Amino acid sequence: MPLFEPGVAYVDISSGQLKGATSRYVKTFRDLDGLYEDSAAFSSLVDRSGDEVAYEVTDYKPSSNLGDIIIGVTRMEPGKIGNEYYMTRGHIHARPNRPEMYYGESGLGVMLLESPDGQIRTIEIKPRTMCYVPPFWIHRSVNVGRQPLVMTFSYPADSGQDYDIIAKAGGMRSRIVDDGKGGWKTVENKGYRIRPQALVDSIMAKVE
Ligand SMILES: O=P(O)(O)OC[C@H]1O[C@](O)(CO)[C@@H](O)[C@@H]1O
Ligand SMILES: [Fe+2]
Repeated sequence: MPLFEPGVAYVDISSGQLKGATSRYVKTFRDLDGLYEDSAAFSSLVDRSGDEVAYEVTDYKPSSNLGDIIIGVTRMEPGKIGNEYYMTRGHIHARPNRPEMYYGESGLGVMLLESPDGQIRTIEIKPRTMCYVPPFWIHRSVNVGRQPLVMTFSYPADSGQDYDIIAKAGGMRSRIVDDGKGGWKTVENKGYRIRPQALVDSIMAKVE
């Protein structure tokens, strides 16, 4: 096995970027079609600012080898579509038994987690909060604050991302919305379809 060189990168909180990243991707509002309940509010946002960046991921990926890790930074704009806070697409890892760690750098976020059988958990993430996303949980980050949400993350390099699991269920089971007092609350996603038990069993059996 050849030796890799140690790596270094810098978390620039004001830009919300990892300086020294090896890869970067952005999602514009236009890319997030179908995520939000209020489709009229979504369309009017896309008409006004569809090409603006909703969130950005910069990361350092030494390899995609088993046993290696990816480290990076996510930055998400603050705001709402209707009464629903801005969020990432969300995914389960393609190798679903891979976990993840998120660390709050600035702003106020919520990690919304859903198990394949439809249990929901939420973890509020403030600066210096370290959040453990266990294996097999679908996860999405939500910016519930008034400032950009910046989080550092790390996860196994061979995890991969599966976005279909959310799309096929009609979204995640809960939505994170304004509680009317400047905070947040979870509400039921009316379009959600619970996964058949056979599908849940097949996901839970994927251990490699
Ligand atoms: O993949 P999504 O749902 O667009 O969200 C991005 C986040 O998830 C990750 O892919 C990690 O699993 C990070 O790159 C980033 O924090
Ligand atoms: Fe992930």
